Amino acid sequence: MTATVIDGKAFAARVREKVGGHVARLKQEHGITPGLAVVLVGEDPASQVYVRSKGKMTVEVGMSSYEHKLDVDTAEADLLALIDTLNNDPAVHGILVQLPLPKHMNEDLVINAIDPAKDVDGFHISNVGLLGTGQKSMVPCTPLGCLMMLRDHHGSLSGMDAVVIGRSNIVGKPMAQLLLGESCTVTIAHSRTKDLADVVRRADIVVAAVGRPEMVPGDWIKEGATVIDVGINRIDAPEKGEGKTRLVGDCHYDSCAEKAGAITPVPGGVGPMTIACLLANTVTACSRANGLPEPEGLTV
Ligand SMILES: NC(=O)C1=CN([C@@H]2O[C@H](COP(=O)(O)OP(=O)(O)OC[C@H]3O[C@@H](n4cnc5c(N)ncnc54)[C@H](OP(=O)(O)O)[C@@H]3O)[C@@H](O)[C@H]2O)C=CC1
Ligand SMILES: Nc1nc(=O)c2c([nH]1)NC[C@@H]1CN(c3ccc(C(=O)N[C@@H](CCC(=O)O)C(=O)O)cc3)C=[N+]21
Repeated sequence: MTATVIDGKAFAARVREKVGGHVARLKQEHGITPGLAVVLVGEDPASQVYVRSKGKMTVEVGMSSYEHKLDVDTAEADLLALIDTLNNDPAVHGILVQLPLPKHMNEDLVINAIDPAKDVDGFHISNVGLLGTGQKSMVPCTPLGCLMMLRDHHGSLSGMDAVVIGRSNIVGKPMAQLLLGESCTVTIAHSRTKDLADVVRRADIVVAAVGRPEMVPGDWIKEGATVIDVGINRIDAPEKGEGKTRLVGDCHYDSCAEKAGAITPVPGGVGPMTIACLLANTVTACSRANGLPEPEGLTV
């Protein structure tokens, strides 16, 4: 079987179009402009690129973008003070603190300082608890994007065997919660999993979120399974010239595409959907904050 390629880039463009429509309505009918604040501590080049593209897309859909770049040596107390200011700023409906933070900061403390209603990443413990108990919450952007693509491709996921490789708080665990909510039979695999190949071979849906370039070979994929590759790994690409690099996922694309029924590419798969879902969450947060009906089709 040759897999259908799930075009995350095109899907994300459609999500952003929907978001833009809701933003226009909020402005015209209610005089409200949704605002997203992104906080970056330090100067990691990859994070800077990511923050810039988020800012650009935020403005493109008609929202206000507030970027806060703090020095890598910033004291934790100063970051907490900024979060407090953003929590109390009525023009800001969403707050994202780019992770990872420098070593001298306590990530849990910082994330839990964000007003849960403005926590568009869905990482605050109260949002994690709401998601885990099936209550309305802010859903983490990357798993939300993955679920949107899965639902679009399959319709119902009920009864499917899903394997999530990776158990991080930002991707693996919330992804597993969402799939459980869709009535999949969910297995979460991680670095201590025995016989990962056998575990993955059972899966109708494989979500790989590991951070190891091309670690999942096609040989592990059940014929016709759907492969969602969350991994974003930059590797050397001497074939493109000296010092050049390229992005690859956690799955070996060519061999997995031969076995899978559907697959997301890297780049152009989950990544663009993550940013689109961040914008979607910001509109959702803005609507909720103003007691307005939630935009349809932008959350689960
Ligand atoms: N597309 C997007 O929008 C996003 C992409 N990413 C990408 O997704 C990937 C994962 O990110 P993140 O969840 O933050 O990463 P983490 O490093 O936080 O988690 C990685 C997980 O993979 C598991 N793991 C490590 N090695 C193995 C192995 N050999 N076999 C099985 N499991 C293993 C770890 O297990 P253990 O817990 O036992 O250590 C851990 O649970 C990265 O490539 C990242 O860049 C991340 C966020 C958004
Ligand atoms: N608080 C927080 N929330 C996050 O959601 C968060 C974070 N911190 N820290 C870093 C990771 C990583 N992440 C990506 C999102 C989109 C792309 C993306 O759009 N990638 C493009 C390629 C971009 C390129 O070419 O470099 C693609 O896959 O097509 C990548 C990575 C969000 N993260």
